[in-house]
Amino acid sequence: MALDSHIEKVLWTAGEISDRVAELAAEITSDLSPNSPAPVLVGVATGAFVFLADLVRQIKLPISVDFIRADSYGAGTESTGAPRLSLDLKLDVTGKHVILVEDIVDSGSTVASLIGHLEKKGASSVSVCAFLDKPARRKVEFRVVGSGNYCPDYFVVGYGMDFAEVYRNLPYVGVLKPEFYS
Ligand SMILES: O=P(O)(O)OC[C@H]1O[C@H](OP(=O)(O)OP(=O)(O)O)[C@H](O)[C@@H]1O
Ligand code: HPA
Ligand SMILES: [Mg+2]
Repeated sequence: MALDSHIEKVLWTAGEISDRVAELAAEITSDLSPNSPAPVLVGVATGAFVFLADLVRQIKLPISVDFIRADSYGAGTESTGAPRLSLDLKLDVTGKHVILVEDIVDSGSTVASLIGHLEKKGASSVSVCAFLDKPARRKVEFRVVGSGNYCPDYFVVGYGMDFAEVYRNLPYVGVLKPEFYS
């Protein structure tokens, strides 16, 4: 059965996503000073891989890219509340400005724990650029800076986001038909 037929509704089309990503990249570019050291954009694997790839190609100043991985959803739709760091940075971020790139901030536990981790590693500052922000589910108080879009209280898939490791390759963000959330 074709992947599209699993989707109940589309919340952001590929076109809407690409317009918003261009705006976010322009904001990041204008916030950076051309004379300061290149910031490190750290994508939170796996979910951020598509957004990170789109975002970095629209930033018009020197930057570095790295990945970190924290998992807390497994095959379900609820956070365990205790993200497990399973891949650390390759780059040394001591004294660097880090921009943590997330597909979605939901309970807030992933970014909260990663900000602490990056600060301990010596980053001079850490900001967060998330494509989606779902404040209805927030458990760890955290204000998303540079947030792409307000996400209503659905478990969404596509544009890097999965349910049980499937649907990341959808070029849009949507909600599954109920029979596929099991
Ligand atoms: O705000 P939170 O409640 O912490 O949720 C957000 C995090 O959850 C997802 O990752 P997940 O742990 O599912 O791993 P994945 O990126 O490999 O899908 C998503 O990619 C974010 O990193
Ligand atoms: O709504 C979501 N979809 C996919 N992954 C997620 N991780 C946290 N929230 C979500
Ligand atoms: Mg996930």
